[in-house]
Amino acid sequence: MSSEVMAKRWGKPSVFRNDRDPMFGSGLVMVEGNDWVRHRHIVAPAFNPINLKAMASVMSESTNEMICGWSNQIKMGKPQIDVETEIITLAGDIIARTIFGLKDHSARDVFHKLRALQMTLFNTNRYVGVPFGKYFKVKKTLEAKKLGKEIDHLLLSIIQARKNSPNNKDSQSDLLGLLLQQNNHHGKALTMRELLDECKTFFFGGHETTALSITWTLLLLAMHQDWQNQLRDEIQQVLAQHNHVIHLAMLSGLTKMKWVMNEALRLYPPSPNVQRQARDDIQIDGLTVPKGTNLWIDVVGMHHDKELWGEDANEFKPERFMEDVNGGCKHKMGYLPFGFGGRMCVGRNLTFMEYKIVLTLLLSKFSFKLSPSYHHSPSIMLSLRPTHGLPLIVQPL
Ligand code: HEM
Repeated sequence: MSSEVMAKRWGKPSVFRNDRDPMFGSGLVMVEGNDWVRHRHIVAPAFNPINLKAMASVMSESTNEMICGWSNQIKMGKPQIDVETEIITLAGDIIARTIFGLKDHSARDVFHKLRALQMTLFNTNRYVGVPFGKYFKVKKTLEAKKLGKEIDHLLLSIIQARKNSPNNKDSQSDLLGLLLQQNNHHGKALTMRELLDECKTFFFGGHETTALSITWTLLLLAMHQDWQNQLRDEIQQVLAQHNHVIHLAMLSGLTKMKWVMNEALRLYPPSPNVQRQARDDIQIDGLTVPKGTNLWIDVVGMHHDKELWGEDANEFKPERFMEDVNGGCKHKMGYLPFGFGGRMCVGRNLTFMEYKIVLTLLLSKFSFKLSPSYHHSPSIMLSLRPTHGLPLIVQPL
């Protein structure tokens, strides 16, 4: 079945589209039908591993800057680090640099405003989908609109500057450059507004989820020193085979790290649910899902279901992924950290690369232990995150 037909059968619930408009606008996550097909054709090639290759050095540079900061802090006798905050800031820097190619921290302003927008939109009990619900929380709704406009303004000036200097030699090696290039060759190019919304979607979708996958992994490794050591050994071996240079071929040799990543994404999926809306009456196993029905797929629940995973469903066992990319799950749709079908996450190659680079550098420098002040309380604020951060005791090797 063509992607065009598939896109028509299942869509994204409109109730979220309205609610999340200040954050994603008409970006790929939200668009529908033939518009989605057009956006996806333009956006997807930018995330091809060959195109992402050039971003490895940016990721290593930003991570090394963070490592320097941690080393200084440890030298001053403060080995406890709130790893969640640090990794989210790092991922924000990395995504700003991979989208816009910016070498400095000038996109941090966008980053801070996006975080504020997220707090405004998801930190309170709201009335999503309730008719006139936005009038019950007028102050929050207006605040979100204002922040959305400020972010648009900042992004617009960055994109305009890039459009006006297309010969910039770095412009082919960042996401915006690749997007503009692809857009120029497409019969139905994205408008300025749509380009802006794509950047906003990459910015938000691209930093928080990746950061959380690394954060939850560090928690799991701090609790499972055996796996921390196994990964460190693997990193040393693979780096030695590649003259201690981090590049795509080197990263693909990190097999155990891939199992650990899959297992962390199973236990703590940063996107804890996936939504769909039936565009037509759809038949599934003799059951009719009426047109307009919203489906809310509880990914966290599915990933912990003992009927699908066995009695050890709640245990950290990366070896489940040794021989099966689905981790031995009894149902082929039971493991969905990146969603499914044509709308599956477009940025997952970028995440794989960033995850492996950051962990390679961190595990080569430090060991991690859980701090006694850590309080385990995962909560959902659009993403699945540790409510009280992740304080770890970090020691140089
Ligand atoms: C651990 C990291 C990530 C996780 C867990 C994740 C998860 C997801 C999920 C669950 C979806 C919805 C899929 C569906 O509805 O079936 C999605 C879609 C999407 N993600 Fe990601 N994502 C990650 C990283 C990224 C990155 C790095 C980017 C971009 C820089 C990105 C951009 C997008 C976009 C644009 C879509 C919409 C795709 C479409 O509707 O066609 N994501 N992601």
